[in-house]
Amino acid sequence: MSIGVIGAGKWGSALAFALSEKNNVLITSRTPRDLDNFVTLNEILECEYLIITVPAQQVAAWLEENFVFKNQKILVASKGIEAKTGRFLNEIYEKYVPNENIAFLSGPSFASEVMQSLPTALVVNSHNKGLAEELSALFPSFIKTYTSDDVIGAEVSGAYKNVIAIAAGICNGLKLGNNAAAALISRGLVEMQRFGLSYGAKEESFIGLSGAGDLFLTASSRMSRNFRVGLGLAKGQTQEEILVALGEVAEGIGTTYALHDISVKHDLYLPIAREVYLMLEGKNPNESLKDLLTN
Ligand SMILES: NC(=O)C1=CN([C@@H]2O[C@H](COP(=O)(O)OP(=O)(O)OC[C@H]3O[C@@H](n4cnc5c(N)ncnc54)[C@H](OP(=O)(O)O)[C@@H]3O)[C@@H](O)[C@H]2O)C=CC1
Ligand SMILES: O=C(CO)COP(=O)(O)O
Repeated sequence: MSIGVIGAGKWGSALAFALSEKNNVLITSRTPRDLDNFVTLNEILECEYLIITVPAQQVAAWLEENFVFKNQKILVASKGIEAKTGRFLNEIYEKYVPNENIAFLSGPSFASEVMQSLPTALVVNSHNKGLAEELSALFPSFIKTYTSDDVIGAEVSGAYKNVIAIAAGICNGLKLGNNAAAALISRGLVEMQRFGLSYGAKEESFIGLSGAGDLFLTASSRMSRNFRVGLGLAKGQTQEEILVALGEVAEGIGTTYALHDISVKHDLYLPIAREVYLMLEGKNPNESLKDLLTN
């Protein structure tokens, strides 16, 4: 069984490590790495299974320039909504991969904990039930897998929780307390569920691993890059300063811009996403959190 992982950043490396317990795993990335199983993209494209971790804001260009469909079975492990167009990942991929060959990974999963083989639970989401089951069987024993056909619910959850995590990081950085954080996170869950339902997502995805599970993880820990973006904003740092210090992807930023455009276009009420957008554009975080948390 050959699995090819695309993207040797934090998540691609952790998934390659985890999947190698039961399978032969190869990996490739834009920037070459000195790893025994590192191969060229052409070799990866010959694998039966592909795990793709290219970030949401870059993946459309990456697919256009690099991807060749050879009937591979694909698991998309990135989380985010494209800022330029407001497209979900499944909409970006549909031009390149038929529905029956693609699945989307969701659930609470810090790469660094997967790298230590700590117990983790994930959901494989696909319109093709057989594919979801086949892909979930590839995971090692320390990762408990579930399957679902709610692709849009998984996508909205995985993308939106990063935006709420930025807000939670700001709340923490401003030392507004545990009550405020719980209020923000639970209102965030309601907001992302309302948004998802308007796209046809299933309610159950938001109270399960993909929604509440990933939101609670990301919005309550400094291990989250998006939470740390919030800490930086609370300190008055600019987006550029925060991203340089982070040195890794924080999908919540692009997703916030996507949600802002979608909410304007479709006249949607997304209060937390709106305040995160305004803070990224320079609004004082104290003012934003006051507007969100007080009468
Ligand atoms: N880290 C985590 O705990 C989790 C991350 N995710 C999601 O996985 C995705 C990747 O995150 P993560 O690996 O952590 O991020 P990192 O910042 O660690 O790595 C980014 C990865 O994206 C690649 N990349 C960046 N820009 C391009 C581009 N223009 N073309 C091709 N490849 C590019 C990088 O390649 P290179 O380094 O070779 O240049 C690298 O492999 C994100 O959507 C994230 O939300 C999901 C669950 C958990
Ligand atoms: O998606 C994640 C955990 O499930 C990772 O979150 P961050 O990108 O905020 O670190």
